[in-house]
Amino acid sequence: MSAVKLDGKATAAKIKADLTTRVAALKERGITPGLGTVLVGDDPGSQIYVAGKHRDCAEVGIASIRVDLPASATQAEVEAAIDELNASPECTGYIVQLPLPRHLDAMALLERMDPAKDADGLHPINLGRLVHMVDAPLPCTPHGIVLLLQEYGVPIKGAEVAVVGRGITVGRSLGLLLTRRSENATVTLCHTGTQDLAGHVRRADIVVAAAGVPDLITRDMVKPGAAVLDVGVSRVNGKIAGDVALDVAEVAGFLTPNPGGVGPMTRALLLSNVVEAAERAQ
Ligand SMILES: Nc1nc(=O)c2c([nH]1)NC[C@@H]1CN(c3ccc(C(=O)N[C@@H](CCC(=O)O)C(=O)O)cc3)C=[N+]21
Repeated sequence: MSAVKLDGKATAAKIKADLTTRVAALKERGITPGLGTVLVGDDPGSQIYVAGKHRDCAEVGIASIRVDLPASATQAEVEAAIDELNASPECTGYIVQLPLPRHLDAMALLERMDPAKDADGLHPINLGRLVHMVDAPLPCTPHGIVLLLQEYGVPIKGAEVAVVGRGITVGRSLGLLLTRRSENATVTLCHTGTQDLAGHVRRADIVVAAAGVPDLITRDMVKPGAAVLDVGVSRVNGKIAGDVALDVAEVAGFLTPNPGGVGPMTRALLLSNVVEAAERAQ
């Protein structure tokens, strides 16, 4: 048996086609959505991601504003960049690329952002809205995962989901998203303190691996026919290594390629948050 490919690249292309139309409609009304990025330091991985986001913007007609600061930037300097984007009418949404250098207080910076311009959906106000289950920009990776499952008709309602990893950007937020009434999944949030990871994963109809540990999810842990989504982006010898071992494809019913799975969906949903913010603001 070989798993159906959950093609994030193709699904992201569809989302981007829809966004291109909406951006054109906004422009006719004199509104140009603009994504800002704040990048601190010169981590090569982060440079690549940020460059990719600006390329995506160009593809759908979104303007982009790039703020690059040295690794030595002070808290006050990053705050000044945030204040400027909050005030800039050209910037309808922006992100502060994570992780930030350790000497910076990331939480204080996130809180300083205008929640209405939060393209990542990671502002504490917007995460709080997600907890309260009221409308807010959604975290991009979790939202992308839900749309990818829906695109391939993988049932979410009533499904047992094992989310592996409790990080804010993926695991914890995805747990909140999937347990809303509209999704109605049952979520087990696994983490480094989980006693029997294999036992939890084995029961799952949907497995989301977002731990950042290469090959954490092995073939013997996956229920035959389950949908498996690989969020891992570790680098091993310069190549991207996912959290899911390759031979999981032999037992899973659905599987994301990596690259080409969750990553492109994350980027498409970032653009979507920028366009929605611009639509709300008009
Ligand atoms: N504030 C903030 N928001 C983020 O969304 C954010 C962040 N910080 N910090 C870093 C992580 C990582 N991340 C990725 C997004 C897309 C791909 C992606 O599209 N990857 C391609 C492969 C790209 C390659 O080959 O390097 C793929 O999966 O097909 C990867 C990684 C967003 N992040």
